[in-house]
Order: sequence, then C-alpha cells, then structure tokens
Amino acid sequence: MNSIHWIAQYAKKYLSIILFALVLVFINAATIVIQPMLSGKIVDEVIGLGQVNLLLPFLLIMLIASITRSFIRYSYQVLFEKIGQDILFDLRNEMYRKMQSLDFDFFNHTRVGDIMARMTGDTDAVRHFLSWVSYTTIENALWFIVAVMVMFSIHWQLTLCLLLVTPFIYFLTRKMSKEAQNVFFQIRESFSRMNSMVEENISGNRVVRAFAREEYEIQKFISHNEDYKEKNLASADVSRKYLTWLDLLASSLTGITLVVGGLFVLNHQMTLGDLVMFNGFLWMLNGPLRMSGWLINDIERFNASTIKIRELLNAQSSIPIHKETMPHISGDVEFAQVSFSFADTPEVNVLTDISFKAKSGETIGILGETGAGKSTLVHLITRFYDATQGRVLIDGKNIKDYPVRSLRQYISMVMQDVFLFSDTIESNINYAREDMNYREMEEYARIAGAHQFISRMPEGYQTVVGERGVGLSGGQKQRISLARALVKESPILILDDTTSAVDLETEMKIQEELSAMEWKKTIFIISHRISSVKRADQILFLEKGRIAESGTHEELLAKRGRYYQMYQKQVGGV
Ligand SMILES: Nc1ncnc2c1ncn2[C@@H]1O[C@H](COP(=O)(O)OP(=O)(O)OP(=O)(O)O)[C@@H](O)[C@H]1O
Repeated sequence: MNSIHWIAQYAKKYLSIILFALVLVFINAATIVIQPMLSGKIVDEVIGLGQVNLLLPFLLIMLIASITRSFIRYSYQVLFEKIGQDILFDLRNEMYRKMQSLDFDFFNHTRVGDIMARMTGDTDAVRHFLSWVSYTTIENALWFIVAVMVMFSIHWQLTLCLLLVTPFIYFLTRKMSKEAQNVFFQIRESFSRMNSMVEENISGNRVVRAFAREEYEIQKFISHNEDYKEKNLASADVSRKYLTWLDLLASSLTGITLVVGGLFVLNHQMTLGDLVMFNGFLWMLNGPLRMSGWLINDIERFNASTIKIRELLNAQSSIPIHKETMPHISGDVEFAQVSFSFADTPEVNVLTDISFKAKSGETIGILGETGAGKSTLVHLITRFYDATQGRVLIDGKNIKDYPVRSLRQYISMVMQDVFLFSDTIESNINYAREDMNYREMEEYARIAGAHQFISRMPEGYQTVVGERGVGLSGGQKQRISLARALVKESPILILDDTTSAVDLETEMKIQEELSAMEWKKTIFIISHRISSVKRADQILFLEKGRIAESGTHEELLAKRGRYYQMYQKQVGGV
C-alpha cells in the first residue's frame, strides 16, 4: 500500500468535508480563466473595435470574479487545514494507543528519540501534506489542465508548441522524485539519530556532569548535527539541480508564446487579443511547472515519514493485548520447568529449568548474584516476556491463557528501576486507583515507610516531584513506588530490590507491616540482602539462571552451600 492509499483510510471519515473542499478547488480552477479571457476581450473589442462601453462591465466582472475566487480559496484553505488537523488528531491517538499495546521487546529495541521523532516530526510532515500539499497539487494540476483546454480552444497550434515541453517535465519530475525519495529517507533517519542522542543526553545529564563529559557530548552532538546538515544540503542539491531545469522550461513557455505566437499574429493566423489572452494563461502553465519541484520534495518527505509511522503502527507485540477481563485470582504461582532466552540472543538461556510452587499467602525470596536472572524470572509472572520453554501457571492455569492486561491488574510490582511521574506524590501513589480516598492512601504510604517523610514536606502529598522523581532520595523514591504498588491490593506482589536503598531498620519495619496487612497475597521479594528474604516461606537461590538451592532460611543454612556462604559474608549486616 502506498502512502496515499494509507492516508486515504484515515481521510474516509471526513469524506463529505473533503468532497466539499474539492468542489471549491474545482470552482476556483474553473473561474480562474475569467481574468485572462476578459483581458483578451478588452484588447480585441474595447481597444481594437472601440467598444468603450464594454470596458466598465468587463472590469466589474473581473473584480467580482477575483474577490469571489479569493473567498473560495480562503474557504478551502481553512477546510484543508481542519481536515489535516482532524486526521492528525486521529493518527496521533492511534499511534499512542499502539505504543501502549507494545511489549518490552519493542521498547528494548526502539530508541525513545526515534519514537518521539515519529510522534512529532513525522506526524507534522503528514499534516503539511494534508493541509497544504494535497490541495496545492490538485490546484496546480487543475490550473494546468484548464489552461491547456482553454488555450487549445483559442489557438491549438500554439498550444501544441507549448506542450512540446511536457515530455521533458515528465522526465525531470520522475527523476527528481526518485532522488528526493532516497535523500528524504536519509534526512529522516539522521533526524531520528540526532533526536535520540539529545534525548539520551537529557535523561543522562547527571552522568554526563558526574563524569565531566560535557565536551565529549558536545562533540558527539556536533557530529550528529553535521550529518543532519549534510543530508539537508544533499536534499537542497537535488532541489536546486531539478528546480533550475524546471524553471528554465517554465520560462521557455513565455519565449515560445512570444516568438511563435508573434509569428502567428504577423501572419494573421491569430489576433493580438488572442495572443494577450494566451499570454494571460501562461502563468497557469508555468506556475504548476515551477511548483512541481517543491511539491515533489514535500511529497517525498511525506512518504519517508509515513514509512516510519506505518512501521510503528504495524509493530507487533509478541504478547498480544486482549481487552477482556478475567475473574479474580487467589495468587498461587507455579513455574514448571521454565526456560527463557531473549529474542535477540536465543542461544543464551537466561533462565534454565526453573520449577517451584508458591501458594497464595506465601512469601518467596529470590536471591542470587547480579545477572543471575532474578528480575527476568519475575518478569515472566507479569508476562513482560513469555517463557520460551515450560509453563508459568497462576491458580493452576497457564498464564498464556489469561488476557494479559487483566492479569497485570492482579499483580503489583515495584520495579528495580524506580520510575515516578512528574506529578504530585498523591497522583504517583494513586496511579492504579484514582478512586482511592486520602486516608487509605496515607495508610499505604505509612506501611511503605513513606508517610513520615512525605508529611514533613511543606506541601505533603501535593508535592510535585521532578521528572523520574528528581528531588527525592533513592530510598524515598523506592518507598513511594512501594506505596503505589500496595494501593492496588493485588493477590500477587513483586518487590524487585525494593528496599535496597532503605536502611535495615526501616526495611524490617516495612516487612512487618507488609505481613500484617489484611489481604491475602503471594509476595516475591528479590534482593541481594539475606536480611530481606530470611523470613520468606521459601528462598530460591539463583545461579546463572538456574535454581542452585531452595528452601527456608534455616534449611539453606543447614545445607552450608551458596546461601550459607553469602550469609557468612553478610553476617555483619544481618
Ligand atoms: N533485554 C535484554 N536483552 C538481552 N539480555 C538481557 C536483557 N535483560 C537482561 N538481560 C540479561 O539477562 C541476564 C539476567 O538479567 P536480570 O536482570 O534478570 O538479572 P538479575 O539477577 O535481576 O540482576 P541484578 O541483581 O543485577 O538486577 C543478564 O545476563 C542480563 O544481561
């Protein structure tokens, strides 16, 4: 499907307004002939034949026609702008909706800057096409056709002489279109790379400052900027090359008209009035000719952008989102010989042969060295990824058979990489439940060990946190994100290194509060600290993606294996 077909799908909804706007374009193109025709008549009838009484009506008609045309043109310009904005509104919504349906795999492979470029620059190229390029192209094509038809009726021999340039125009525009296509695609890619670089620099500004790498970053930006500039210059080169020829062809029409038309007049095969009329129509031929180069540029920019937008809209999630809901679950979790590898490294098993059972109400501790696969394991419970082998079961049913969005409503997760929205603390905590009342929210914040420090803030829960939670300490962010998870009151609660930045005493208090909470839940606690998991009903010790040891704290100590060694190392801190 080409870009025009694709955008036509979105335009269907606005068919009646588009048709109305097109009718106006047609009327405008048809009335445009009035002015040059009357100019010819003034020469032949008023000046030539001395019928001075016709001058005033002719001038009046010209004036009225010109005002009407301006009004019609203004009207369809407004309509096309509205159509463009309406379609863009729908398109942006669809893109955003699509983004919400895409899984981790997509975001692992797509840079934020690239997505932003699609949502902004690319959609703007589409708007420009709909709001301006579309009607300008039709307008120019109609002017050209109408001019040829009328000129043909005035003097077909001279018209044919002028049309000799059309094969050259066809050849040039096709060639330009091909070259521009490639260049605009490169511009688009370069813009995306520059955008991604800037986005990364802003997100990582603290790292840049901490390592004093500002100069390095500036140089990196300059090279991206240079590349973008070069690509744009290449596009300007293409334009210049072809626009010069198109301009020359357009100018040649005037020459042909004057020389050949003059000869016809001298040979009495054409009246002077007809030649003036003919000359009046010339701009309707050379205008579109000159414009064609610019329109090709805009059309190719539109093409390049639609390719990127369609890529996003066609992206498929390996875990499809279904809208249906599922009944409440009690929270039994079972891994049955589960293995997992990431899609881009299928030969590397990140998890191998994982089997365990967690009953509703139990707490499972997951321990292991960094990179052992702890986060990946819990990501299989939330279906951020699906197991490549074996089955993950919740309440005895394979989680692949649950509608994923609904399933996630029953799972609360505090992620290792805490993310807070740049909003009030209250909105962050109530993220999953807007209906939560203030008292309940405070209670959850208290359980998460956050209430105290929040109440000490001048604006309390109404304090607006900066992007990603800037303005809060690591431990504070962790506790707010724990409160956010608790608010969901889910039957499965996953805490991925949630209290790593919290002191031991606070951590212990949080754990006590958690187990005292009323609703029944299965808790998964990932940690590097034995103190965080020692009270768990079952502890899984992961090593290189396998369960090396499992059991309760006492059982594992008695085994005197890997857990015991870790305990020995940490014993000072327990
Ligand atoms: N998106 C990904 N694509 C490919 N490999 C990945 C991806 N995410 C993680 N890995 C790899 O999977 C392995 C397990 O990662 P995981 O984050 O589960 O470890 P972890 O035990 O939670 O580590 P940590 O304690 O440091 O958080 C690591 O070797 C990591 O490099």
